[in-house]
Amino acid sequence: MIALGCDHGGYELMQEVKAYLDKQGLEYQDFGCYSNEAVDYPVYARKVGHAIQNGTCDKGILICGTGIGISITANKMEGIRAALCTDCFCAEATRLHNDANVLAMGGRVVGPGLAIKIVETFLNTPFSGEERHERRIHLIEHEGENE
Ligand SMILES: O=C[C@H](O)[C@H](O)[C@H](O)COP(=O)(O)O
Repeated sequence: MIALGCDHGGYELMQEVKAYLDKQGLEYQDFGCYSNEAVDYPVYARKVGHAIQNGTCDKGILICGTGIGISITANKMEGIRAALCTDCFCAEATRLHNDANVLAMGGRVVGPGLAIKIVETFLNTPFSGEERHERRIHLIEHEGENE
């Protein structure tokens, strides 16, 4: 289950993302916002983060105007690894290396064609599981002994 969240700056692009997920038959839960009316992106970042933290969803997609504010907020939540992506290389690398569980994009930054490719890449790339990446992911939330 994929958790979706956006603000007014990401609303239009999120409709494209939802159309893509529908076409692929992928299940999602839409935590809003639900119109172009101005809202505050941290509210939606937290809704998506909580859905992942409580196990309702295993991945999330967040979109605001730039993708920056919404990813900053999500990354303050324990266990959330949100990756702001503007290209497919980063979308693939962040799954392989960081096991990112949230994709963030900017509705005022990427067009719908590229955004859908980024979503496709993010959702279809598994975590590599390599030891060095596991170790570094662990270090994101736990201090190392040699620091
Ligand atoms: O990082 C923040 C996001 O890009 C917001 O979508 C943006 O700040 C909203 O701006 P405004 O309220 O001017 O539409």
